Amino acid sequence: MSQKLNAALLGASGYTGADLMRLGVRHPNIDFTVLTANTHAGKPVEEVFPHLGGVDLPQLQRADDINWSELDVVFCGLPHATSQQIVSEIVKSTDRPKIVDMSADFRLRDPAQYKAWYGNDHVDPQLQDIAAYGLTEHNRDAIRSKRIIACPGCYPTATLIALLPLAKASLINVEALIIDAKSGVTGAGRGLKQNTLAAEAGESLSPYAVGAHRHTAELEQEIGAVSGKEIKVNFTPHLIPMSRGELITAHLELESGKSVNDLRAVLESNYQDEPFVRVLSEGKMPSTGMVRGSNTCVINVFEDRIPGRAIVIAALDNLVKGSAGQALQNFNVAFGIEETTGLSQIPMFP
Ligand SMILES: NC(=O)C1=CN([C@@H]2O[C@H](COP(=O)(O)OP(=O)(O)OC[C@H]3O[C@@H](n4cnc5c(N)ncnc54)[C@H](OP(=O)(O)O)[C@@H]3O)[C@@H](O)[C@H]2O)C=CC1
Ligand SMILES: CC(=O)N[C@@H](CCC(=O)OP(=O)(O)O)C(=O)O
Repeated sequence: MSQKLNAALLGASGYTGADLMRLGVRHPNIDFTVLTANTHAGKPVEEVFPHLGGVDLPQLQRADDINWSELDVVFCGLPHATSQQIVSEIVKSTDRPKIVDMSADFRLRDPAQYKAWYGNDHVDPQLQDIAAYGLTEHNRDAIRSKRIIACPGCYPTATLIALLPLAKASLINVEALIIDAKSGVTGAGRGLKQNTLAAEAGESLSPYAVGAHRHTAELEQEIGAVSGKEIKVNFTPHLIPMSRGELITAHLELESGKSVNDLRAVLESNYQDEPFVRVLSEGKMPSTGMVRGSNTCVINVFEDRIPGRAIVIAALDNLVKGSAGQALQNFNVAFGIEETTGLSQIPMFP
């Protein structure tokens, strides 16, 4: 495709919005004509994000008077609950733009599950029928055909890339999954929160939402779907004093007669042609430092000393593969654009 598509980015003054502009502004098929914000509406982007100074972008505006039918794509980096209201309005007003949503509003297919985990009734549960779960490597057909693409949460992106092939191949006991996860503070968004202040998050590693994190529902939905079982996952996230990056450690029980070599073989064969998933060679440790600023997810599989068990570790950048990068990857798939377009950055080091 050579033409530019008319794009809006809602929530452009947030962290995912910032990275979507950083990556999208050099994408040959994206023209950002509308950028929205809430408290920052009316400001030039440069005033909110000095690192985007000198880049040709429209001023931040409220989402009030947008002609949705002039747009080809709407990227959405809004808080959950806010996102569903505006997406419902867009879908009712026109059948034109595709919507690539980074919030949690269209990830859970069952409205009762949505209410149970997020606390509010979904304003338009019918929209689930036109939404695809946007884990790119595992759902391209739906991403191509559906109107709304619900990008997965950052933790589920890493966890599902690592575990879905193993669950599909019946190599692991999906009823005994233990996931330990760690994220940099940008995962919590740009709004002021006490626990992400440098004085409180710095020099401290803290678990949160223990036994109750919302991403548990996505993991149970997606791993349950490929294994045909209703499962319960043990998932514990931690906040780490760094800006971006995320790492998950999955403690696994092998199915009888299966080995770590079987796990490695399945991960390698699943991902050998994937541009953004790297299964590392034996013994190499995944780390957030290996993927910083890139759309890559790195994985490796390790023996556990305990017979019949294995450990799988995956790392990604929460603002790229965990949100804005995956959103762009999904946009490419949805519009039939070469999937790596705009996403070929090498990770930053150090
Ligand atoms: N951060 C991450 O690593 C990830 C985030 N996500 C999800 O992506 C979405 C965006 O996250 P993130 O960028 O971190 O969030 P931020 O808090 O950094 O940004 C939120 C954006 O939404 C705008 N906004 C907030 N409230 C309203 C409202 N009531 N009406 C209109 N606009 C509003 C803000 O505007 P203003 O600044 O002007 O107030 C800002 O532009 C969230 O749903 C988040 O859960 C998903 C994966 C990873
Ligand atoms: C460190 C931190 O707070 N991370 C966020 C996850 C970011 C994300 O993926 O958020 P959504 O599912 O809300 O889109 C959290 O745990 O809620």
